[in-house]
Amino acid sequence: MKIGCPKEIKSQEFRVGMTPNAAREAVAHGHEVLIETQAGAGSGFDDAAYVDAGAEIVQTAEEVFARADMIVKVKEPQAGERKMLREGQVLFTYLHLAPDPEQTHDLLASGATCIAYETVTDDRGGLPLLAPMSEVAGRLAPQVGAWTLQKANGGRGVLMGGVPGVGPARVIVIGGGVVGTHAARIAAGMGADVTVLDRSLPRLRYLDDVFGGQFKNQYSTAGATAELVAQADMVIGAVLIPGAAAPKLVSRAQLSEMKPGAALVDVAIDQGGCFETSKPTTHADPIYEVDGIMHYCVANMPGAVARTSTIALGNATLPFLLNLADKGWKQACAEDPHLLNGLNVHAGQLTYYAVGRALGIDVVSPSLVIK
Ligand SMILES: NC(=O)C1=CN([C@@H]2O[C@H](COP(=O)(O)OP(=O)(O)OC[C@H]3O[C@@H](n4cnc5c(N)ncnc54)[C@H](O)[C@@H]3O)[C@@H](O)[C@H]2O)C=CC1
Ligand SMILES: CC(=O)C(=O)O
Ligand SMILES: [Mg+2]
Repeated sequence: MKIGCPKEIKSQEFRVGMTPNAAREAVAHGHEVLIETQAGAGSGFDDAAYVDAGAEIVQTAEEVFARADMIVKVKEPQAGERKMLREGQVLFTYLHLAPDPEQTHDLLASGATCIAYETVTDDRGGLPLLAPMSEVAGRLAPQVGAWTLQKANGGRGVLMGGVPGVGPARVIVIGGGVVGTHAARIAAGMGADVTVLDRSLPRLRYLDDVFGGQFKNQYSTAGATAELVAQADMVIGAVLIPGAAAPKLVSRAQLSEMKPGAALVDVAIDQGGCFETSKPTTHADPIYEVDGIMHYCVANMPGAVARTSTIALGNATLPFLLNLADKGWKQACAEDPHLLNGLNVHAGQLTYYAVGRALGIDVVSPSLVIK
């Protein structure tokens, strides 16, 4: 199979879909790998490293899309990239379709087969291709939140760990999954006073067992959330209902109850965001203010630490990528129900129920399209 990897074109996105090590393994499996020139540069991988791995460097994204049977990326295809997809081609990348009707309609119109990293599952109930970027975004969240809290950035002027004689920042993390746990660990490590909210009692039991000495946890109800958010210096949004639009857990009215200059970091923004006042921002212009509360809502946070993120993502995607290339998407999905859970779009049909519900589009069962 010909595997194509274009350079990412989303604003300030420096990750790349394949590392030279991934290219080397794909070539060893008998595949041809086409890498757009400079695709890896933002992650510290030059063209020569890909050539050394046996890949071919091509000069334009157009050529990558025209020649490849499967496109491997990081971010959801941008409008110009969507126009280059075609029937029979496989797209393997993050999609986040539930909050994005425009992209969904373009992918349906393209006729391509689109497998979303973020809905591939594993047999422990996890999301193995979302997890590495959730680990990165979770660890980044207190760091960017601390920056947002600085006075010059419009924040409250509170130091995470306080100092002797002055108490620490109060950090509330809503959602105690991968993002939330990593965010809470780092925030606690910075000396903040941290509470994690989650709807899952088994998850709260796990957090209590493992991290009970480092941060507190509480069951997530609207009442508990309102009370804690009103006392917070920083709120990190880290909820997920897989594939679906994020539930709105903090309303605009609640902002007036908060401390002026408090920071909201909405990591769940790629699924539409869990604060009513969230809207996606970019690394170039990451924060904005609503009713005196500072919002950070960058939808591709891991792009800020592209080298770490590219390698971490590549480690997770490689076995799935090889499986898709070796067997073809249909057989690979038929043999692996977890990969089949990644199938969101095939030949003009939507195949993921939570996206269909969010966008009011009819869904065809993925098990029918692999027959
Ligand atoms: N902005 C960015 O750059 C990035 C964003 N993300 C996003 O971060 C979000 C979280 O991802 P993960 O931590 O990997 O998901 P996860 O599935 O590991 O954790 C989500 C947690 O939210 C909890 N939850 C669901 N509804 C809740 C509610 N009403 N109140 C409290 N908790 C609730 C679940 O029980 C679960 O523990 C996703 O939307 C993901 O796409 C992930 C990586 C990068
Ligand atoms: C998960 C995701 O959307 C990202 O890493 O950008
Ligand atoms: Mg994202």
